Amino acid sequence: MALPIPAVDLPPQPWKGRYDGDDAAHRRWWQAVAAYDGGTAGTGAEGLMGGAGGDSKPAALLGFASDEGVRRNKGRTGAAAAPAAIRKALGPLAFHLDRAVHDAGDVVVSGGDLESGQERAGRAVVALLDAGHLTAVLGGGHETAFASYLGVAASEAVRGGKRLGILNLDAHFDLRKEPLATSGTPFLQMALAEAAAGRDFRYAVVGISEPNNTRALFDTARALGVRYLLDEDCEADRVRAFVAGFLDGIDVLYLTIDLDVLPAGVAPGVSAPAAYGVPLPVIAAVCRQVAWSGKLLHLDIAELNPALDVDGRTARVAARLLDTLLR
Ligand SMILES: N=CN[C@@H](CCC(=O)O)C(=O)O
Ligand SMILES: [Mn+2]
Ligand SMILES: [Mn+2]
Repeated sequence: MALPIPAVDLPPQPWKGRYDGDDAAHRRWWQAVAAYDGGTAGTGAEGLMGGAGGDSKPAALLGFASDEGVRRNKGRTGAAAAPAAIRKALGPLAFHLDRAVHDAGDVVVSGGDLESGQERAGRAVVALLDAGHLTAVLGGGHETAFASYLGVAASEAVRGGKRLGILNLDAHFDLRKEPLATSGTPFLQMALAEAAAGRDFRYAVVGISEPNNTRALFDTARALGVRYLLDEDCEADRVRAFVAGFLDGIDVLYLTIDLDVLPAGVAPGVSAPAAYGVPLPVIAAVCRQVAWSGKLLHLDIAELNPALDVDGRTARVAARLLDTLLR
C-alpha cells in the first residue's frame, strides 16, 4: 500500500471486526475506515447516516508507535503497541458517525530516536489538518502530546492567529524539567515553544492526583498559569463548568487524553495507574462537550500499554472515547 504522507513509516494495515452486512445499517468501524489516499478532504458525510456532531469534516487517524518517552521517564514500556490495540478494539464497534474516517498509518519511533519521530508525526498531522481533517493521533506514551503539538502549532489555524487551547485529561501535569524529552515533559516543551512563538500558553488539566505530582510540578504549573482540577474535585457539574470556562477563552482546541486519568479498575493497562481517578462517565461527558463545542481541532489518546491491560479493558475504553469524540 502507498504511503501518501512521506513522514509515515508504516502504511495503514487491514482493519478487522464482525461482519453483519455491507449496508450502512450494518456497518462497523472496520468497514467504514478507509486508507488515507493523500487527497484533500471533502465533507466526508456523503452516504453516511448517524448522529449529528459539531461538524462533518472527515477524520484522519495516525498511529504514534512510541514508548521511548516512557522508557526515559522510568515508566513501564509497552505503549508502542497501543495504536494496533486501539484499532483492534475500534474495528468491531458499530459505526454511527456522520463523517468519513481515514487511516493514515503509523509513525514508528525506533532506535531511541524520539525527537525525529515526534518531528515526523508533527509533519503528518499538519499535512492532514491543512488538508481539512479532524486529526486523531493514537499514542504512544504521553510523549505523543509533543508530536501532536508540533503539528497543531504548524497548522494554518494556529499560524493564522487562532487562539490555541490545550486540554489534558490526566492524573499528571507532565511539566517535568528534564535534559531530554520524555513522557513527563511534553507540556513544558509546549510552554517553551509557545513563548518562543510569542503566544500565550493556554493549558488546562482535568484529573490531577495531588499525591502523584510533586510540589515542584505544582509550582511550575502555577508559574505557567496552568488551570487544573484535582481528581477529588471532578464532580460532573464542576468539570463541565471548568471545561466551558476554558473553551470560552480559546478558538481552537487540542484535546489530549492520558488514559491514567481514569480509575485503575477501568483503565489498568497504563504505565502509571491512578488509585483514585476520574470516573469514566465524567471523562465521556468532557468528550461530548468538546466534540459539540465546534472548537476541536485535534485530539490524541495516550499511555495505553496493551501488555499491562486486562482483557483489553483499557483499549476498549480508548476506542469508546474515540468513537464519542469523532461523533
Ligand atoms: N507521563 C507521565 N508520567 C508520570 C509518571 C508518574 C509515575 O510514574 O508515578 C510523570 O512523569 O509524572
Ligand atoms: Mn498521566
Ligand atoms: Mn500524561
